[in-house]
Amino acid sequence: MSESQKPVDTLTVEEATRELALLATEIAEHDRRYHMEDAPTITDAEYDALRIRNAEIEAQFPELVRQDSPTGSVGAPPAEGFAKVRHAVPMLSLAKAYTDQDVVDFLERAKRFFERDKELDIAFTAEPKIDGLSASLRYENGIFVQGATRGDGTVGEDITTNLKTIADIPHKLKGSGWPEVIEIRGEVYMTYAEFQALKERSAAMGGQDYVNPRNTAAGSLRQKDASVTASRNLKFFAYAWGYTTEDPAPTQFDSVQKFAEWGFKISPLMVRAKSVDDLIAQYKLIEAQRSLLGYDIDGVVYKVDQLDLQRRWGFVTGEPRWAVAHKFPAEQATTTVRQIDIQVGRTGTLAPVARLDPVSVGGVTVVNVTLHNEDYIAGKDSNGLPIRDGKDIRIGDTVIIQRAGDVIPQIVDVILEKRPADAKPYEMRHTCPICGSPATREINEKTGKEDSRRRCTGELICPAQAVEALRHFVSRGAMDIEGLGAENIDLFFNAGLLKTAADIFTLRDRRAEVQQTLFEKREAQAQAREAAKGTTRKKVLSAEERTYEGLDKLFAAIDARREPELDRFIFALGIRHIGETTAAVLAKTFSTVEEFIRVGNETAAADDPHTVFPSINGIGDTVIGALRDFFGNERNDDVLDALLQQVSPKPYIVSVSADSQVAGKTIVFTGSLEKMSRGEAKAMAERLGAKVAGSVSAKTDLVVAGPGAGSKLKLASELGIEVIDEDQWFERVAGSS
Ligand SMILES: NC(=O)c1ccc[n+]([C@@H]2O[C@H](COP(=O)([O-])OP(=O)(O)OC[C@H]3O[C@@H](n4cnc5c(N)ncnc54)[C@H](O)[C@@H]3O)[C@@H](O)[C@H]2O)c1
Ligand SMILES: [Zn+2]
Repeated sequence: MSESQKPVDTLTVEEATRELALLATEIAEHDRRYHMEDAPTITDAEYDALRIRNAEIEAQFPELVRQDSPTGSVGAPPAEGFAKVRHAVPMLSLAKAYTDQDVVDFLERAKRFFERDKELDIAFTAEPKIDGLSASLRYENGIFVQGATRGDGTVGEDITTNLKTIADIPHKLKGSGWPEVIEIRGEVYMTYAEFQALKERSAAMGGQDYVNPRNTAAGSLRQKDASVTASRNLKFFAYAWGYTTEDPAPTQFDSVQKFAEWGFKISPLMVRAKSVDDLIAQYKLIEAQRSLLGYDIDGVVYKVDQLDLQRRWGFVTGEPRWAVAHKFPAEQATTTVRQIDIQVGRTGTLAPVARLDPVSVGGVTVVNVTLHNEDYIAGKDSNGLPIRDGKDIRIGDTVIIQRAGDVIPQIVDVILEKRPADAKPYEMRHTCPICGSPATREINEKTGKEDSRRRCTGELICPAQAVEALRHFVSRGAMDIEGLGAENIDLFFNAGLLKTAADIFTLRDRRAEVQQTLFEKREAQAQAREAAKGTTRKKVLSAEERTYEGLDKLFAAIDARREPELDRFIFALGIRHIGETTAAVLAKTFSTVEEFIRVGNETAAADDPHTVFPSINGIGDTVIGALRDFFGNERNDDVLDALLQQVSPKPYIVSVSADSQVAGKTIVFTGSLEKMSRGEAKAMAERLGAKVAGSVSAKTDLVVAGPGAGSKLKLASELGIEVIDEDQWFERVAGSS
């Protein structure tokens, strides 16, 4: 890459001469790698920047333009090993537009050129610029006789046999009315799906890695062995033509429509437009669809529609004057990994993040990129086996970042040639950077595999997880504290009023602070409302007005939960893998909180937890492992102790009333219940001796349906099962619960 990035107008003649020489060599080298080896070593944006720099210096110093100037050169000469094909009409490159202003300029140029034709209303086509490689297909009397690459624009490579393996390329033209001889031109490309499949096939066989669909398409097409090409499932869009004995139609647009009649695929996104606004609107539309197309495009090409106007306007070296490629912002850029930080998610997952030298990608400045987990960073799993898309990323590495569409930025490649000599493999820490608790990789019970991500085991004490843990604690299925929703939890947490769940029960003792916090929030909201209306709020509330009426209600709601049901309490602790159902099973098994804690602690201390933990239907190693982690962490014990100073969970007493109306029945709850939570409904039914099922079947006795009940309700009526609503449910069980 050229080091000197002095503004062009400050270059001395010597500097300009030297830089032009360097750029000529450099660009030729990249052309060779890209066009002949299908293996570029820099991104397209970097390559384009070299060409732009070259053009700028040439414009400033026209007398220094070299004999071998890259300006106006196209591609690279045909590679050895292919027969050469001389194009009857050269295959050119396209002028580029990077900004809307460049498009305005293009239309201005057209207007100026055709100035004398006052009446002329010039139309243009706008069509996606497919990112593949161009090919020229010669048809004589409707039969495909020869196909070639662009090469250096004048002489290309004969790849007829390879092109014949592409399903989108007809061996014989369909329909009628085609010229006696015509060279159809278009783009050979590879879809993402095919690219991904090829990568996977290759990885499974320990084969090479493929970097991007464009270079893979090029490599697949320029094979000595056509059966390799055939296996790659390449595609082709027709959008232009070279030599022809007769124009397909008077316009670009209609000509391309003809190609479709003759059996070619054409882009469905091509339109005709007249104004800059309409062209740019189409550009935006195509850009918005970019990530959904399933193949790469890198811009939108505008072409003068009428062929007679194209001919009048003509060419400059290497490019038609009547067309321009409006490029999308580059989706790839090169930068350096400066640091790897660990972020702790709300659920305790440790997520490594690479801190980058800021770089603009896809129109956005990127400074961070997620590295997912330690296996991804190492490029292999803990058994040393290579993993899909793993990279071996090290601090100091030069990497290629990609940001396509709405997709979050990712590292697509590490440039090993640029790795610092002292770069060491990254070592993942085994403790939480926030709270210092051990961070472990769990074994997934179903797959038997180790989780790729580490998780902080300090559930209750980890500040990174605290807000989430608190929100969970007060949520409906858990402690269900009215008036203390997620919003207030966040508020109190940020104000330092809450650290752990136990603090909720001492809020009453800090009444003044709670009140002040709520007051400040209300005040801020009121001001925001005023600001939105354009007025300012001057009046400060008096002390009486500051009294937060809801406060007593809130404290009462909290106090009302000082004796929670044991299953709710266990669930509220937010222990991993312990959902409402499992919490109920544990509560039923251990009956009291003391017993639950005793068994939990012993399970954590035992060498083999199975010697301590009873065998319970529905509770496997995942839950036992989670309990061990939880009770094995001393700080969780502290939090639990503090909590039990405040609350006394009720012993879980299984008293099934066998004489209730629903005893022995199988019940399904469906729709949204308004008077009780799902967990409550289930617990109530079970207390009354009923069984609760998740889906309706012939065995179902009763369906309790709330509003919005769908397929289950339908099925129940088909099966003739009794359906009642929530009110009827309460009537029916009244007196028995
Ligand atoms: N990374 C590298 O080292 C490196 C090296 C050389 C070239 N390149 C890249 O290759 C490209 C340079 O090639 P170029 O000068 O031919 O420019 P170009 O590829 O940007 O534009 C011309 C080409 O666009 C294609 N095209 C796609 N859809 C089209 C349509 N609807 N109508 C007309 N043409 C369409 C044709 O193949 C045509 O040859 C640039 O994108 C450049 O970044 C990269
Ligand atoms: Zn932690």
